[in-house]
Amino acid sequence: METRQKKLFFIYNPHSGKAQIKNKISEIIDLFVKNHYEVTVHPTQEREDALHMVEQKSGEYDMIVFSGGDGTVNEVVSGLMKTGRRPVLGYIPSGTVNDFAASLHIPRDLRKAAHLIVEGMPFDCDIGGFNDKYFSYVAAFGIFTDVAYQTPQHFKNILGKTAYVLEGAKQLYNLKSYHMTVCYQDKVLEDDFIFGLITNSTSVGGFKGYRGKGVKLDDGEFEVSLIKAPKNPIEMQIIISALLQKEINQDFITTFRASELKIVCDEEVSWTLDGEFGGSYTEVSIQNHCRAIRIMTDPIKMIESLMEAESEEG
Ligand SMILES: Nc1ncnc2c1ncn2[C@@H]1O[C@H](COP(=O)(O)OP(=O)(O)OP(=O)(O)O)[C@@H](O)[C@H]1O
Repeated sequence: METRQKKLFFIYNPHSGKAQIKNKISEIIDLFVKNHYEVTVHPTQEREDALHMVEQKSGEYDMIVFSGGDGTVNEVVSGLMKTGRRPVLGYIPSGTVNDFAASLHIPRDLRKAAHLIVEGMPFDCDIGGFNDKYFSYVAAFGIFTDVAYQTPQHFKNILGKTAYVLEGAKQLYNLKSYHMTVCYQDKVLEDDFIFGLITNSTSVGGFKGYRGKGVKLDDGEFEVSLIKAPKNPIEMQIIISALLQKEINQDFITTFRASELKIVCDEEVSWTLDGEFGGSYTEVSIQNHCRAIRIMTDPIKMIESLMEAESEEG
């Protein structure tokens, strides 16, 4: 009996990163065909093309392989989240940042990443819902996030870099803060914050001594860090030192885990989602869609990082 050939949709951003993917397309398609896939290829034509293509076409395919940077990841994941049928994903990172790939141990080498798609194992990954949008690994507001989506930075050191930005801003009379009410579980926090980070990523810097530092990508929870507004230069210095040493100072830095949270502010706050501008809002509802997508990863590396996370949690 003849078995149906599996259908693979390959979508890539030809401009992402240094556009190296263009030189490897033929080799990558050949690999998929040799592994018995019928391949349809689509180079993205404009912003949000990946989002709409995935939303419209995902029902027709057994696998969606995509290549690009974190912006393309966000579009593919957002398109997929809007559909009922979600085929397994394969990712070939070709952007300048690729934090999502780092969290999932997907190699930066294009050829190795393509091999992982046909030889790896699917992993069920959490996805963040943010009002009517989605994020794959980070939503952030406040000081530094404006810089983050203008200049590619590795989020791994985001808290350390925030410290340097604060150091630079120390002399400024007015450090922008937001008066916010943050609701999660049965708790309500009301305070002035200068920075907030909601992550689903092992690639974002954690704090030493933060119980449950080990981050899992499929536990249905986000890691939330909020930095309060300093009232004077001494408080500013305490925050900078805490960030540089990655030690939590409970008076100024709040960290917790949550599967859902709501943040209300008396003015519009600009957010970044996966390192790109995500819009400005007075109210945001954020929820964790546990294990919402399946993506091909390296099973051994995923088990190693799970064990590491569990031993850190002790
Ligand atoms: N043909 C195209 N023309 C213009 N913009 C495009 C095109 N295809 C994709 N884009 C947009 O380019 C943006 C950036 O893409 P992507 O994240 O893939 O690459 P990058 O910016 O090089 O990588 P990184 O986000 O890791 O820095 C995305 O928002 C995407 O929608």
